[in-house]
Amino acid sequence: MSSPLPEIVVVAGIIPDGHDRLCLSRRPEHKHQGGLWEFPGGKVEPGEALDHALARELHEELGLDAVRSRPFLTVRHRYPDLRVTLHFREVTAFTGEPHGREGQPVEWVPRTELSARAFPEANRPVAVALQLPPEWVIPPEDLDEATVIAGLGRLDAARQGVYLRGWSTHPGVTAACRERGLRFWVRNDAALATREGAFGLHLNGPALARAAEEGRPAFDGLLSVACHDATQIAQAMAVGADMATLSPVRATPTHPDASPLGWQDFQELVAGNPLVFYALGGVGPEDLATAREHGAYGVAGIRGLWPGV
Ligand SMILES: Nc1nc2c([nH]c(=O)n2[C@@H]2O[C@H](COP(=O)(O)OP(=O)(O)OP(=O)(O)O)[C@@H](O)[C@H]2O)c(=O)[nH]1
Repeated sequence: MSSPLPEIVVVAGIIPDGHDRLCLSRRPEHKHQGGLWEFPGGKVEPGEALDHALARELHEELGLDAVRSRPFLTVRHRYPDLRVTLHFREVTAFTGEPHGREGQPVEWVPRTELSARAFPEANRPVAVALQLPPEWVIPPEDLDEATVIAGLGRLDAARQGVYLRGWSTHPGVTAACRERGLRFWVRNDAALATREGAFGLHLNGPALARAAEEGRPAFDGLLSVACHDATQIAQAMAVGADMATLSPVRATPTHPDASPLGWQDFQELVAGNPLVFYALGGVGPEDLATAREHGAYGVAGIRGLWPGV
């Protein structure tokens, strides 16, 4: 019988410079995943807190002192020779100018150029998350079109994306998203999403089940799916989804019959799946830190996120 794969826990820093660039370093050729670009970091020592481990690694490798960091995304990945749990943390305050103290190349890379760099396979969900807003706003469907368009005008395009749901088929609403530079997702219809220049296509439960039978819809942007349980998460992986909503975290008036997951079950369901998850159902921007602690990248919702409801 073969011996079990070695398992390591790693912490890595997403370090922005305030000019939309991130700090990357290149792994030495002789190391695991050698020659590829990485977010600087290294192994967590037994019993060590993640923020402490990150500060220690960044000091050792880059001469950079991380003053504050917060959870960004956790990824579990199985390489042929190694199992790794990677805790990516966003460094929100630091001192010092990073340089390769171990001789490794270190660069500030514009976010828009990240896709041109080769990263280890485990980093795929991070590459997706870095394109995504932390808040995913769903306009209410009981408003008139003019009110929805006015509400879209109050969103912050850097922080908020829009899932148009029932508004997907309203050209005035999609045009307003484009004019305001908002990343928007269209419901179920790949051809419509392509025509409208949507950032993403979102499949609801029945459309996800269909895609699981028929294959990934023909759409070049991000594929998002709605999940409520482990079966749908497995379907999401099978269709090659990039992101997923998982709901309901809490009880909501929109779906009064659904029983809430709570943060504990949410965390257990998302753990180990290489998808970017949004917590949906009774949550708002004030829950973002809790959502990240439980494995979500962002928060999604109607009432908790729409401006002016
Ligand atoms: N730091 C970092 N490691 C990553 C990333 N992506 C990824 O798959 N890894 C993997 O996580 C592991 C990091 O461990 P490491 O060996 O660099 O840790 P370390 O700095 O303590 O190295 P050492 O103690 O072996 O010198 C490697 O297997 C590496 O391939 C990433 O973005 N950043």
